[in-house]
This record gives sequence, C-alpha cells and structure tokens, in this order.
Amino acid sequence: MRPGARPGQNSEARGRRMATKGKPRPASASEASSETPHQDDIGVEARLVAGLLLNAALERRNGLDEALAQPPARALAPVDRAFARAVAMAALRRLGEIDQILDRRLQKSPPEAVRTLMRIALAQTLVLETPAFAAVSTAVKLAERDPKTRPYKNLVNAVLRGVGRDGPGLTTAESNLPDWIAARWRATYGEAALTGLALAAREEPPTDLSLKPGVDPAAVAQAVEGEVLDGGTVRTGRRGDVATWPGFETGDWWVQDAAAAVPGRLLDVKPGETALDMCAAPGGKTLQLAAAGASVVALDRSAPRLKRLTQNLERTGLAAEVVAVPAEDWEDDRTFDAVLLDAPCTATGTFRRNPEVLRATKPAEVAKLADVQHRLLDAAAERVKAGGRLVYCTCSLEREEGETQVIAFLRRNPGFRTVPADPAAVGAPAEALTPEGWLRILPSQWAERGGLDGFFAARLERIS
Ligand SMILES: C[S@@+](CC[C@H](N)C(=O)[O-])C[C@H]1O[C@@H](n2cnc3c(N)ncnc32)[C@H](O)[C@@H]1O
Repeated sequence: MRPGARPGQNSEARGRRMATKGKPRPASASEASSETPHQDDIGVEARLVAGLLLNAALERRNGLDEALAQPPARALAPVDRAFARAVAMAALRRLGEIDQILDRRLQKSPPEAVRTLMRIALAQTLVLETPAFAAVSTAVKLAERDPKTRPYKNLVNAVLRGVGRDGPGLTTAESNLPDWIAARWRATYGEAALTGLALAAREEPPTDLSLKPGVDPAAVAQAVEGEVLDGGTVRTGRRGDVATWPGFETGDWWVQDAAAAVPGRLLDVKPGETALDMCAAPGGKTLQLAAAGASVVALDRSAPRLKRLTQNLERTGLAAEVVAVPAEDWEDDRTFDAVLLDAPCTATGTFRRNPEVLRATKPAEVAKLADVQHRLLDAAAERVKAGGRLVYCTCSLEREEGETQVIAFLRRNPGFRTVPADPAAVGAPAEALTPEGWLRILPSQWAERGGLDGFFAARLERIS
C-alpha cells in the first residue's frame, strides 16, 4: 500500500461493513508510540482512560489533549497512554457507526457511562482490531467496578459478544458527521463530495513533512519510508514519535500537512523580501517563509503557542522576529512585501487529524469567527506595501470563513485584486482551483495518495 493510502477508501460511504479486514493495525498515528505492545497485554486502566479521553473530546474543544495532561492519563505508562489515545481517536472517528451498531442491539438507551464502555470496546475490535476477548473482558471488568454501571455488566457482555458473533452489520460513513455539518457540506459541495468527506473522516491520515532548503526530499523520503508529493512535501505512513525520526534533531524538516504548506508557497516570497505572518503560532508557515529567504516578522496573540514557534525556529536554525500581540493592536508602522493571514477559524478542515473538531464546533461559532476574520483581514491589508501580496487562508470548510470573506474584502478594498493561483506550482490538487482563482482544498481530494487537510487560500495583490 502507498504511504498514507487508506484501507477501504474506495468503498461506498453507505451500506458498508465497518470492520477493516486484514492485518491488525498499530495503535494509531502521531498519537501512538512506536513501542505499542500487543493490545491484549494492555489493561483496564488504559481502557478507562480511553473513555475519559473520548468524553472530554465530546464535551469541549481541545478536551482530549487537556485530559491527556490530567492525572488519570498521566499515571499510565507511556505505551498505555498511547493506546488509550489511539482508542479514543478511533472511537471519535467512527462514533456514528459505532452508535449505529449499538442502537440496533439496544432496546433502550443505557446510561452514558455504559455506552462509553461499549463505544471504547467496539473502537478496539472494529477499528484497531484488538482481539475481542481482551476488549470484551476489560469492558466487563470496568462495568463491574463502578456501582453505576455494575447492573449493566451482563448487557455489556451480551451486546459486545453479539457483535463479535454476528458481525457489525452495515454502517454508513456519513453517520460519523454531526447532522448540521453534513447538511452544510451537502449544500455547499454536493452529495458526491459529502460522501468523499465522510470517507476521509473515518481514516487516520499519513504524516507530512516540509523540508528546510538544501535538504534532499528523496533522501528524507527514503529515511522515513515515504514518498515525495507535488510541491516537495514528504509523506509517510510511518507511526510513532516524530522526535525519534531521522532528521528531526538536526532540524531538516517539520511536520506540516501537505495542504497547510500550500498558502506559504502561494505567497511566493523571494530572498530579501519582507514578510509578515500575522497569526503565526505554532509556526509551520513562518518556517516556510524564513526558509524561502524572507526577513519575517511573526505575530500571534498567544504567548504559549509562540513558545512552540520559537522552539521550531531553534531546532531548524531559521530566524524570525517574534512578537506576542493581537495582530490588530500591533503598534508598529512597517509595511511588508508579503503578508500571510492564516486566521483563527473553526478548523473543520482538519477533521482527519483532529476528529474532535467536528463535535466541538457549534453553528454559532462560524459567524463569530467570521467577524474576527473580517477584522484581521482589514488589519492585514494595512500592512501590505504598494504592489505587495496578501495571502488569506483558513483550515475551515465553511464558506463564511473562506470565499465569503474574500468576496466581502474585495468589495471593501477596491485597491486589491485576486492573483489567480496555479495549483501545480504550489503543490495543490488541480481540482482545488475555483473559478475566481482561489484554492478550495478538500480532504477528499488526492484520495488515492492519502488525502490532505481542508484549506481555503486566496492570493491578493495591492494595486493601488
Ligand atoms: C490557524 S492558527 C495559525 C497556525 C500557524 N499559521 C501555523 O501555520 O502554524 C491561528 C492562530 O491565530 C492566533 N490568533 C487568534 N487571534 C489572533 C489575533 N487577533 N492576533 C494574532 N493572532 C491571533 C491563535 O493564537 C493561533 O495561533
């Protein structure tokens, strides 16, 4: 299989049997340690934490990462913690399908804590292909442990054994998307694209690396058993802690999804130019601009996130002036040849890497963030020199955070015009090009190569 190719990616979104056949997969993507042991050796504590992580992700944005830093998860050995995270991520990606299977077997909905135990067990058996005896016996032990779930111990046992005996039955990939999101994407992109998005949302993505100038992509690809994509990104299906991979310590590359690398290329900075990255942390795009030889100023309102940017600069030996400030409040009168606005957004395009975004995003947030983007775009425009470029991008699939922003911006700012993108020149799928010359990258594009995150990007130029 090619690096990052998705098992089952050609299957129908509807009416598909859920289990992925074939060899058991390792415990997960970037989340899993390469030391993941046999999953049947891992005990009930890891499963308990998997349930906590799943529920934290369902409750709040960044809930999973926050819960990973809390005592129950931190008390686990690293390998058990990696397993717990992998199970929670698998459950999140396939939550709708798992609930379809459960609901067919349950006459009435059990308490949430019981459902959690069963979700966690089915994520193991049907997605990670953990041996059924390990997943079922640990679920029953966990049910027994808590007075609230104890009365349901036999139900848990019967349901899980029933799925093991009879198979999961038909499930639909679209069931994994919240209804309001599916309805939105259907209306915006059409039924076929929705199917592609739903299929993309089920799978664990490959890892993409952007390289420092002078580093040979073929050599990196060989070292990480990957391939070089159009645009120069190296893609690998390798799992485990990237800090242990060849070239990390020496700063030869940084992790950046193939789509996230497109806006930086679209800005097309030349050595000696000045560039402003207005929402820069954790810095993937700042590194690109610095690597292209620009003199870069990187702003972000979040000092903790900028710490990661500074670490990334140090590791790669690249340079930028870093300022912790809300971009619209930056008291500095410089203007720049190139300005990048990678605006805060709902991040719905990143659902492959962060499946929780689909649960955490609420409809009202789209409008709220669109207001912030509007304000930041106007602040960005003021920083562009005459004849200079502005790239606006978001990792959202919502039109209000992409196309609608640029349409409204060009109406407000007749001194700017679109410079049409050339997808091949920036490593984007050809089908991402819109009639206006912007890029609308969908996670369902490049499906045969393992997909990519969703992004919107437009290149604008100040003509007066
Ligand atoms: C999409 S992320 C940026 C990712 C970054 N460009 C990269 O490639 O690594 C958006 C960033 O905007 C920052 N942010 C939000 N509001 C801001 C504001 N008013 N001014 C500056 N940064 C802001 C957030 O802290 C967050 O780091």
